[in-house]
Amino acid sequence: MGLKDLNVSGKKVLVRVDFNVPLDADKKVTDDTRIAKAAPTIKYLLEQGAAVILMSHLGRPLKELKADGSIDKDAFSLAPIIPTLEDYVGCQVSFVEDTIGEAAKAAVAALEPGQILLLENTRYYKGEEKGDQDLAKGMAELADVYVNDAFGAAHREHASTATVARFFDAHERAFGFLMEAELEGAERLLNNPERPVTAIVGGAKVSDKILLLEKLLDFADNIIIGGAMAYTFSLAQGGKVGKSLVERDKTDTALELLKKAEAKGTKIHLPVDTVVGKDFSNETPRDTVAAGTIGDEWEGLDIGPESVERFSAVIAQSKSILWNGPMGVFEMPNFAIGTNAIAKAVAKATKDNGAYSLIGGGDSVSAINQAGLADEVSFVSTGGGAMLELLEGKELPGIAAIR
Ligand SMILES: Nc1ncnc2c1ncn2[C@@H]1O[C@H](COP(=O)(O)OP(=O)(O)O)[C@@H](O)[C@H]1O
Ligand SMILES: O=C(OP(=O)(O)O)[C@H](O)COP(=O)(O)O
Repeated sequence: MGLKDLNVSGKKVLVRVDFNVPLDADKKVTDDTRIAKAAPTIKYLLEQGAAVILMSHLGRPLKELKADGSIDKDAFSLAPIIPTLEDYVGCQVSFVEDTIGEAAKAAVAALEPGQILLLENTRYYKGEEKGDQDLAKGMAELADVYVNDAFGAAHREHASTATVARFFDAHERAFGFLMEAELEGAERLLNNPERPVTAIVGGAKVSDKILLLEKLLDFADNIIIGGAMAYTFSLAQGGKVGKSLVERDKTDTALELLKKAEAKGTKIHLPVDTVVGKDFSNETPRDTVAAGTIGDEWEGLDIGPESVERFSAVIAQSKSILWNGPMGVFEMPNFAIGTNAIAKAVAKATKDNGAYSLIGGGDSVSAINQAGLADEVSFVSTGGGAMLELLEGKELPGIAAIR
C-alpha cells in the first residue's frame, strides 16, 4: 500500500526514519541528507492532519558503552538533530527521552494533529537489534499507523524496522516517499544494467560488507576496493599493514573472494599504494608507500596517487557504477584526496560516458557532498549496506515487513 492510500487524518502515525547522521564534536549535523530526504513524507503526513511520531537509531550505542557499562547518552542521543529537522519540516519538534513506556505514551497522548514528536534512539534497548517482540509491541502501541521510510536501515531485521510492522494491518502500514524513491533508484542497476558494471566499495564496516562482495561477483564486471576494507585484503595476501584498521578473522574470506572472482572473470582492483599517517589525526606526519609495505608505526588512511589513476581508468570505461564506502578517512582533509578524486572520476564518467552512477551510504553521501559533486551523479541513495544488499537480490527485512 502506498503512503497516499493510507487514511491518516486525525491518526497517530509512527514513522521509522534513518536519522543516523554524522555529528561533529559540537553535536552539529555535518551532513543532513538523510533528514532532508525524509522531510517530504513527514510534511505530507502533517498536511493530511496526522500527528507524527518519529523514531530512529543513531550510531551503535551498545557497542560503544561507557567504562562503567552504561550507555553514552551524550554521544548517542537524537536530541542534537532537532534544530536541523525543524529547519526541514518548518515547525517545532518535541522530544521524549525514551522510545517506549510511560514517558513516551504521555508525550504521544499530548500530541495534536499537525505536530511532531521525536522518540529517543531505538538502540538504547537491547531488544532493538534482536527484533524483540515486546519492544516492537511497545512501539506499536504508540500509534494507529506505521510508515517505514528508513531505507538506510532496511537491511536490518530490528524491532523498529521490521518486527513492529507486523502489529499493524495491511491498511495501516506503508512505505514512505523516500523508500519508494530508493527502490526506483536501484531499479536501473537491478534490471539489466548497461555493462561494464563497476562496484566501488570502501569505508570502515569491513565485516558487514566483505560477505556482500561475494554476491557482487555475480553482478559486477569490476570491483574496486578501497578504504579500510583494502587492508584486510592486503594482510590476507601477506602484506604488512602496520596499525591499519583490519579484521584479522576475515582474511580467509578475502582470499576466497579473490579466488572466486578469478573463476568468475570479475576483476578485483586493489590499491597499489596507500597514504599512511603516524596516528589517526589530520596533522599527523604522513607518507605514501606501496600497498603491503606499511611500517609498524604507521596506519593506512587513504589510497595513493597511483591507485587513484588506475581506479579512475576503470571508472572511465564503466557504464554502470555503484559506490559505497569512502576510499579513506575523508573527514580529515589530508586524507580526503583519494575519495575526492574517485568522486570526480565517477562524476566524469556520468557526464562524458553517459554512465548511470549510484552512490549510497551515510558517509559516502557526506563525502560526495563534501566534494561538491552530489548533483553530478545519477542517484544519491541514503543507504549503503541496504543498497548493496538490495542489489544482491535480497528482499530486505524492512521492505518484506511492509509488503
Ligand atoms: N583507511 C581507513 N581507516 C579507517 N577508517 C576509514 C578508512 N577509510 C575509510 N574510513 C572510514 O570509513 C567510514 C565510512 O564507512 P562506512 O560506514 O562503511 O560507509 P557508509 O556510511 O558510506 O556506508 C568513514 O567515517 C571513513 O573515515
Ligand atoms: O548508516 C547506516 O548504514 P550505512 O553505513 O551502510 O549507510 C544505517 O543507518 C545503518 O546503520 P548500521 O550499519 O549501524 O545498522
